[in-house]
Amino acid sequence: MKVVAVRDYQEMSDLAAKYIIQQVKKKPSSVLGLATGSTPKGTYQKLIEDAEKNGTSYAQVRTINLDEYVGLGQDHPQSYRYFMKANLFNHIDILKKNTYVPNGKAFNLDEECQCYEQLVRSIGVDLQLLGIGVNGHIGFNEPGTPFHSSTHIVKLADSTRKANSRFFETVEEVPKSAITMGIDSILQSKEIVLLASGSKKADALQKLVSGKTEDKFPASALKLHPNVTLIADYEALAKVPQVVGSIVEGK
Ligand SMILES: N[C@@H]1[C@@H](O)[C@H](O)[C@@H](COP(=O)(O)O)O[C@@H]1O
Repeated sequence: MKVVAVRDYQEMSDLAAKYIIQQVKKKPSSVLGLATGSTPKGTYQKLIEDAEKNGTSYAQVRTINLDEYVGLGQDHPQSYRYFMKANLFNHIDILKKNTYVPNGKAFNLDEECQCYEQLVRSIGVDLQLLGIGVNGHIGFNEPGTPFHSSTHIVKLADSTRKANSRFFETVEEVPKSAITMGIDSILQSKEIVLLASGSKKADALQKLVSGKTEDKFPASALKLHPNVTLIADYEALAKVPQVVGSIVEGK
């Protein structure tokens, strides 16, 4: 795993956007794997600014998102489909029909998982953007999820519901389950860019860099992939001294 240390959230967002823009310029019909949460918001903002300023086009791009809450439809402000529309899709020239997010309101959730997995495998993600949960989850793959997992329904950990309750009125409103691409689904991507910012991610990055590769810590599966770049700021890397010592500056 290549580690790129940057000063702060802004630099992380700038650099992640550069990776994506470069990918789209190199291959206009790229398939981008996208994530939600606070971490990639700044990256999406940079993509919007770049599209406005430099005319980068997403007309041929397809996107596939990692996950969605079970029970939240696309008009629910906390659904991930809504998030993607509000933070990216509505502001660039991507065609809505080329954007995929699991349907959290599917009548048959098992069928939805199977179809989504088929989509992931047939579409072939070129570049996957990822965030990391405080407990090391990627997508919504909670600790204990097998590395060979494909798209599935997951019961959310209490810590995840608590962490995500900042977006809801109360923790009770946070859905109890979600559909997520599995760890193996994520590892199918040709390239992965993992983002982390802020001191609350410091323990997770310490475990990622220095800990074992085991399903107790889902993000450790990324060490099995040949092309992963971690872009993290100093606060997030505070407990990874050996990496901070060999910093590759983002700018
Ligand atoms: N399902 C998402 C993850 O994809 C995300 O990486 C994580 C971290 O969120 P944040 O970026 O807000 O810290 O939270 C959620 O649970």
